[in-house]
Amino acid sequence: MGSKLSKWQDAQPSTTRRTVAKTEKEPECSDAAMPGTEKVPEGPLTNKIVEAAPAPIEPKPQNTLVETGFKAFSAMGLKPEILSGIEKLGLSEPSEIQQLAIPQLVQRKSLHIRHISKSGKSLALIISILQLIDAGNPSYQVAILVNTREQITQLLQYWNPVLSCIPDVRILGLYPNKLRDFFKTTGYQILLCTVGRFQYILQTGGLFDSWELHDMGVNLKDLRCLVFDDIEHVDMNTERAEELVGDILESLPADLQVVTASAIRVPELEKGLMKLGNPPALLLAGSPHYEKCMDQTMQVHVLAKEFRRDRLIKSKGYRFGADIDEV
Ligand SMILES: Nc1ncnc2c1ncn2[C@@H]1O[C@H](COP(=O)(O)OP(=O)(O)OP(=O)(O)O)[C@@H](O)[C@H]1O
Repeated sequence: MGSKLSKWQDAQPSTTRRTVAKTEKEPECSDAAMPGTEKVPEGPLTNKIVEAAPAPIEPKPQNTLVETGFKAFSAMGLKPEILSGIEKLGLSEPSEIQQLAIPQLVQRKSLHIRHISKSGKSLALIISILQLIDAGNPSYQVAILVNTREQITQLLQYWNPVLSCIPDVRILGLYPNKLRDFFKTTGYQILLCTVGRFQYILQTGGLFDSWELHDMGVNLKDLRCLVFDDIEHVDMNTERAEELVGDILESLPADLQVVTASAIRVPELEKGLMKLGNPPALLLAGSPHYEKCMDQTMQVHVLAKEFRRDRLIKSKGYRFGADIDEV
């Protein structure tokens, strides 16, 4: 594992971040009249709609499970403190991916969550983690891995209203200069760090059973859940995606809940995830274009039509179902 791990970079520049944006195909123009076509009379450009939008493609059964969701956060069995944290954020209803993911995450299922950027994946992860944490046990129970230090800051600031709703749950955002302290620190239940930092910790501390630094206060033996948020940004090429799965995931205990979230499809990663002892289900919300990213290797969960969202109230950047053109 060692030599491969050294290849990892801690930070990915934010400019490499891939987002899936709505694109409209520009009509091709040519001065020369093509055989069999009529010449278009010259004149002012208009905003005329040329083609009607294609009809949405409905899910095909095959390896797809159509699930019902919860139309309200309050129906999900969440702790009252978490519900008030959600209220503080000003969110009234769960998004599609939140309806799909939260109920399964709180049952400690390993999942690969794939839905477009800004669909509410990160918040689904945070809510579920807070629900699962045993606040009375002051040792690391969840590790959240991100790709850049900036993401650590963003995550801590952005979701602070929810994170601070349960004061007994403490989250350590591990910046490089705090790494030394980390080995002496106790009392945190959530570890938030970059993929590279986590690999370093594994390298220097060994895996769970032979955790040499245990006596110094670090205790990863209670780690029950490993989360990779925005996993597509780790690296998009085949080698790195396979390396990720090979180096980290395959070396972890089989009963550890492994949750990955991605805005786009990384086929190599999905193949790698299937090699795990407890392969994750693939989650997708009700995008009309979801069929594009269906694969035959994973169980696909989709949301029944009546639970999909056209719009959400008080959204700060949430991308509506109607905006989904590419996945
Ligand atoms: N249930 C909701 N209702 C309204 N807005 C929401 C809801 N959940 C999340 N949002 C908003 O949507 C935006 C994106 O949320 P989040 O970061 O969780 O999405 P994401 O899918 O993880 O995005 P990315 O793929 O870019 O990481 C945030 O601004 C958040 O406030």
